[in-house]
Amino acid sequence: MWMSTFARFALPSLQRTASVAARQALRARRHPWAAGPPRPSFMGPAHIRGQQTLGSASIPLAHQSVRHVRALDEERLVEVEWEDGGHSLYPFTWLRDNCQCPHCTLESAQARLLPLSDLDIHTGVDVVEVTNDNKVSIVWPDQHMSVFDGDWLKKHCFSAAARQAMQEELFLNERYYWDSKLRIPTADYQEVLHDDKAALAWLLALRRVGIVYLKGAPGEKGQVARLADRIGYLRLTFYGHTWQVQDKAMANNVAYTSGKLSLHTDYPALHFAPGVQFLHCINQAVKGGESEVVDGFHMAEKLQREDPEAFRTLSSVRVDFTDTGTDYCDFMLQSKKRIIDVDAEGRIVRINYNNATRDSVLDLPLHRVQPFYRALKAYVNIMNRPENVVTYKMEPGDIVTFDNWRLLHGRRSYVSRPDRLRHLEGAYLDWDEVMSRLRILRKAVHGDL
Ligand SMILES: C[N+](C)(C)CCCC(=O)O
Ligand SMILES: O=C(O)CCC(=O)C(=O)O
Ligand SMILES: [Fe+2]
Ligand SMILES: [Zn+2]
Repeated sequence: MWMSTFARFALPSLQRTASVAARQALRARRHPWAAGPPRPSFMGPAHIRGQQTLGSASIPLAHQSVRHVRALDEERLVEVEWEDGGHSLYPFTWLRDNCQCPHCTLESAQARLLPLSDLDIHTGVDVVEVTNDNKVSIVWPDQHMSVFDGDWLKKHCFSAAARQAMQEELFLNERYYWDSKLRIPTADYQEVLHDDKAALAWLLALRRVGIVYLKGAPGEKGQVARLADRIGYLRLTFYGHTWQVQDKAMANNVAYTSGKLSLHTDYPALHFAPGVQFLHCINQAVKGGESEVVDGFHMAEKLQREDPEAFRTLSSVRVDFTDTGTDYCDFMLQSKKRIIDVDAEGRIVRINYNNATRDSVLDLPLHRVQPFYRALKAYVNIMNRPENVVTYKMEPGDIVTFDNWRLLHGRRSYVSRPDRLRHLEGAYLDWDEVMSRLRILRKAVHGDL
């Protein structure tokens, strides 16, 4: 049942082969899985909006033969003409740098041997020709020979469209933005552990939607660690390899009380905050303890539209965060983070915000203090609107997995009863490890993508 759910979060195969123009037309409409009749394994009505700004879906897989090849000596480019009449251009320097021969590449590691000191960045080309097995061979002026596979060249084409497609294939940066109407993608815990297709669908949805719910886990500790093993390894922090969210005496963190947790990302006190979070419900409170989540990227985009001044402030001011205590060992953390972190192109890449660990140290000149509070309030007001928040109550055996760089999560206060202690076990992972597993699974399930 859940597999069909995930098919909607994994890119539809038609997008993989569609032309750029067709893909743009597709994106202009709503994603096919965001509309239509209710699907059982989602919660709430269907409505998910895709971010319109990101690039194409994937590299066209169609095999293409090399029809003709020539060296453009003036421009120092090799031009490949493909069977369908299309052309690709490759700089001499790049081709020499990426020679695949055993002298230049350690095949067993897929790593470059050729040192930059041996690379002549002004090299010419003596001979370039197509071999009969769809390869391009080049003889360099020093008589070194390189042979490049046609499919490999096609993938490495320098056109804007091909580069964008390659970046999307490698990093899956396309995101589907959502609000309260999201039906959280849901999968079976055991299937994710034992079936590669299920695991791939899980990680694809985690990447694109930012949250996936797993059901059917045993009601005892150790499950978040098993899930982390499925990927690679978990991220150790001062709160331990895994950590127990319970109402504790002398709590070293507000999470370890029965109080309300307003929407936050975990661990902004670390400069490199954990990318992914797992929370496994072992015991739930009878009263209270519901979970809330919002799409922090989507909310930041809304802020940018509604209040550009506030967005500018939150994406430029570096805020101090602090965390002091003892757990795995003693700690005294300080960090400075932008609450809305954007990259050089202005794209939102991370949200860093936990009001509990925001420092009383506010490193701003007096006249910038009030504007900062105004901006933060504007962002928090947007994320707290009922139309933006998804609420659910975890039951024993449920695991929520989410993008801690993107989502903000919270918890309603609960009534603590000594005979039925609310207990969640949590763990962190990082995106590099999750993406590594995702690429491996994609290769195993779909072949060389
Ligand atoms: C849940 N816990 C205690 C491991 C971390 C809470 C997040 C934070 O303090 O930023
Ligand atoms: O108790 C919960 O439901 C969430 C706990 C939480 O957000 C945390 O431990 O950081
Ligand atoms: Fe948290
Ligand atoms: Zn070589």
